[in-house]
Amino acid sequence: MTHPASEPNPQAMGAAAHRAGDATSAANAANADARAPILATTAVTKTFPGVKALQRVDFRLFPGEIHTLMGQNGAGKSTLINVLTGVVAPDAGTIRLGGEVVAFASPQEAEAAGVRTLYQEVNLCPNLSVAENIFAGRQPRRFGAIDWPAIKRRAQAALARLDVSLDVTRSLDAYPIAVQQMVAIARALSVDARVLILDEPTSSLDDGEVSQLFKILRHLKQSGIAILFVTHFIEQTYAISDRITVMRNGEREGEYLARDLPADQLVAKMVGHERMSARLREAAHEGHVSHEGYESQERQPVRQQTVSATQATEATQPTQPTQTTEATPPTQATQATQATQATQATQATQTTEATPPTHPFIELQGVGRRGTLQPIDLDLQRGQILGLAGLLGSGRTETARLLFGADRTDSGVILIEGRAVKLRSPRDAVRHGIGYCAEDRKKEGIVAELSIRENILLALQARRGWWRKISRQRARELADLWIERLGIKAADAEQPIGLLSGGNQQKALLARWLATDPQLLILDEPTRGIDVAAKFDIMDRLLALCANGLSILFISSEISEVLRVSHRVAVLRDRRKIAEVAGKASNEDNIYRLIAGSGE
Ligand SMILES: Nc1ncnc2c1ncn2[C@@H]1O[C@H](COP(=O)(O)OP(=O)(O)OP(=O)(O)O)[C@@H](O)[C@H]1O
Repeated sequence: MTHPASEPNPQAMGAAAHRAGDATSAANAANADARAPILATTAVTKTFPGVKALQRVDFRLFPGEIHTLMGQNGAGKSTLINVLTGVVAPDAGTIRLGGEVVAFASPQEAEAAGVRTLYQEVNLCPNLSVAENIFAGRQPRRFGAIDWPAIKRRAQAALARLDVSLDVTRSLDAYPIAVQQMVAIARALSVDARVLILDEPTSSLDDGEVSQLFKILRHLKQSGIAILFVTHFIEQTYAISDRITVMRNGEREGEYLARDLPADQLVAKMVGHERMSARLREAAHEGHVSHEGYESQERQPVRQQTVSATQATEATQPTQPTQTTEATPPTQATQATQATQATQATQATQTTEATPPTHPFIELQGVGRRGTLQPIDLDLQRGQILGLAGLLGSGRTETARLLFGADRTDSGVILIEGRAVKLRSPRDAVRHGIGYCAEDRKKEGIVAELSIRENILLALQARRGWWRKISRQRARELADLWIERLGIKAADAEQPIGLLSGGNQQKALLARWLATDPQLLILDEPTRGIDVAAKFDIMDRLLALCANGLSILFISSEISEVLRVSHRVAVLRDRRKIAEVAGKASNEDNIYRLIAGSGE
């Protein structure tokens, strides 16, 4: 996510991390060590079968500070939060709240003690009113009956505390997700909260909404509330944090004042110096690590960077000539050839950005669906990434769903390799070599009760037909291959996928589609929840696949990310395509102008 203009320049992160207006609270945070932490753990340990999720973790959170928990996928961040909030019990170690040893048996107990948590997905009732949501389960009563005027008044007051004014009698789902989040915060704070924990609260918010949330958090910390924040966005970490705790492999790597920890060092600590890829190390060394971890100061798109032969070899994966062939590990010889091809192709892209595309894999001509998407022309070239930029609700996901046959079109023609086709269902799309990594991994992606292996093999098996079962041994080999390739942190391929950390589930979803050796991969927010180093790695792998002919439709609400990876960018607004940009025109300012309707 790009950073709101009003926030500090992330390139100057570290020493200049604090805004002038925050000087007092920064000083407070720096002096915090002299005070007692409001919430602390000592040697907290939690083991799941085969995984040491937390190993003797010491953690401290001070009143009136914003403290960010950082770490790669599977590092133990959510587990630490779950331990702090009574969701899981630690195997060993102590938790103290306000100096007293506590052992919360449930989140309700933690809440009653003033430790309030806001999860990634807003956990409210969409069909109840805002006021009912804020007071659900603890409505003020008068003479035994629910006191509605009081509920309304107190809900308004709770929101006013956050500088939000809403019609509290309207149902929650009448408001956008960002507002719903404010309501969730108001609910969390409507009882005495001493600690507010936010687990990746910004992943569905746009820049303006992030700014608004941060304003509220700063306001809350001034009132002495301790805030624990979890995010993968480095830029946001520096915009909001006084203190950072870095987790690595279930251990606390260290605790730092944000202003003393430059971003490149933060990434090195998360990843472990020894495990940093060559490019990440270089970017970190040169101080170019930004919120995606690998951005050069000139915002050079990845597509314009040259992939070295070694990097391409690492990143390249096999593409087989026919769709039905399963992905197998490449031989050294094929790897070398692919590496050369990848290098050549990437270098070619660098110098021939303006070269007209030669071979579309798929073309949409006037394709639309009433009420969902205005007729759109779009083509995806072989070996290219087409980015879709637009705000939430602009038609990005709708376009993806039409391309994948998840929704039926009611106008226009779809051509694959020049021949008109009908994509009536996802099954049709898969048959034509199209894969779709959906935005909402819980609803449309993972099947929580199935194993990681079964989840990875799902699309491939569906394409082969369920009657032609992939042998168990082959399935294991393939699953192990993809687990290793994408660095999925799991004890075993047979674990239920629901037990993986969020970022690792996302990687498994990507593996599901890569295992089908697709011709076109639709990626809807593919890096949401994925840590900075893994993002870097995944994008490299996708680029190498593109060099071998894969087409990608890349959707992300982070415009900077779309720009970095895409050869061309189609801009959507109000469910129609309003522009397509490439080359010099594809810069962030221009795209924001187009989205805002002032650049056409
Ligand atoms: N209930 C569980 N059963 C088994 N393993 C679990 C369970 N919960 C977490 N784990 C494992 O513990 C490790 C730490 O997971 P955790 O969710 O705390 O990581 P995280 O740092 O929050 O990752 P992410 O950034 O991907 O959300 C992971 O290997 C995960 O698979």
